[in-house]
Amino acid sequence: MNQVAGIFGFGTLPVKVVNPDGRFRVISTKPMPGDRWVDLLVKADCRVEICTASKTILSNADIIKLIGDKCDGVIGQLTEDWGEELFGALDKAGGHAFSNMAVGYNNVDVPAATKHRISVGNTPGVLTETTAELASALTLAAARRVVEADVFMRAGKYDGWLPTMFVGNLLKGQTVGIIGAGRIGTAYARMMVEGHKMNVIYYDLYQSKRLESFVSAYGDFLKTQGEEPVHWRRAASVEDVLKVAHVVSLHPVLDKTTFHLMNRDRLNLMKKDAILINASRGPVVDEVALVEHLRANPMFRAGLDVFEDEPKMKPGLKDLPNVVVVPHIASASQWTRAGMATLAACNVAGKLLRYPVWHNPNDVLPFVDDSRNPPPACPSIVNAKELGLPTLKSSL
Ligand SMILES: NC(=O)c1ccc[n+]([C@@H]2O[C@H](COP(=O)([O-])OP(=O)(O)OC[C@H]3O[C@@H](n4cnc5c(N)ncnc54)[C@H](O)[C@@H]3O)[C@@H](O)[C@H]2O)c1
Ligand SMILES: O=C(O)[C@H](O)CO
Repeated sequence: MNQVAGIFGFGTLPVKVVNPDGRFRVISTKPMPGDRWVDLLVKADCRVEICTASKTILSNADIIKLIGDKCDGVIGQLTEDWGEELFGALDKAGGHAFSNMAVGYNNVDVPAATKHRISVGNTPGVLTETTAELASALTLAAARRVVEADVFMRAGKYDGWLPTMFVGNLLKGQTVGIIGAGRIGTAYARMMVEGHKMNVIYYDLYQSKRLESFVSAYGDFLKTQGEEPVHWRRAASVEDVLKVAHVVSLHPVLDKTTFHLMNRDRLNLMKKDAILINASRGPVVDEVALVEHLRANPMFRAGLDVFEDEPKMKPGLKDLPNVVVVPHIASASQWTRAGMATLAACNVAGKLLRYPVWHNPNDVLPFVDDSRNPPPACPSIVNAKELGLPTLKSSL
């Protein structure tokens, strides 16, 4: 890591400063994995200030203190509330670049940022497979009751094999339902199709030709092996998916159209022994309704990475044996988290250096390839059009 100047305190918040003489002052509200993101900011002539406070979630008051009187850009986290108050403070401090270290940006009021002429970056692509893998892990854990069985073993209760012990669901040949077949939904569906020969039914506002052609091609391949082919169907409604799927995995963005997308009525449409997976955002599921449903249907199972009132769980959830819960770790692989930090840094540094915006946020690998310099572009700016930012046309 480049020239660390030391640890300073802003009020009560400790801050590590790197490259103190840098021209642009950039704050990261959290330490992030890897060194590359800091090196890239230093190379862009930034003084980097990393808040090292031990409290997990910073308040707006904390962040305003960090921004201070002069700040050019901020890398923030999904736990923070980036709205008028924070963008107003950043604007007042002369800042015009912000990036979430996440692909989801439901914690960001993008129109407020645009009003203050501040760019909003996010980090798509590097977490697609990692997040889909965790959704797959939750699916297998729920289907085969892995956590219940682990707890049973550790409690010293295993006194011999029984034909009826921890009987769960076979995935092979069953149907997986995807709500939100974007990058992650499609990657997860492919894992279920290829790994477990599941059929796919999906609901999305848009057609996923990539998913459809993959399942068709894989079905054709299975036929050449003398095996039963797999099939896909694009559903006309969420309800259509819920009625037929044995596993339903949620991967949409969180917005007005997906808030409580899974409610009591829709849960009741699902098969009694179905599995519901959520690695998108907590409020996509009405968690109180889910607790009631899990309680009333002991054969129904769920796997949750995200929660409606994160970091809290709704009352009763933690006591239910038919749910697997993990603390929002779906993107938590070393490579992915370091890649997210790099993309966030490039979003901020690129804006400060007046670089154009990358042409394809689904293809960001050139930015995270350690063996070469990243392209002179901001990898993904969600309000680029509104701010009239130019696009780098070629992929270099
Ligand atoms: N748990 C985690 O750690 C984790 C990690 C990464 C992403 N996520 C969440 O996953 C989301 C999806 O990420 P992505 O990279 O696949 O994004 P994406 O934009 O590629 O996919 C989102 C999909 O949701 C669809 N969609 C939007 N509104 C819908 C609706 N009303 N009904 C059905 N589908 C709808 C979109 O058309 C799109 O295809 C992110 O926004 C984020 O909130 C969570
Ligand atoms: O949206 C995201 O990127 C996740 O929730 C954290 O990786």
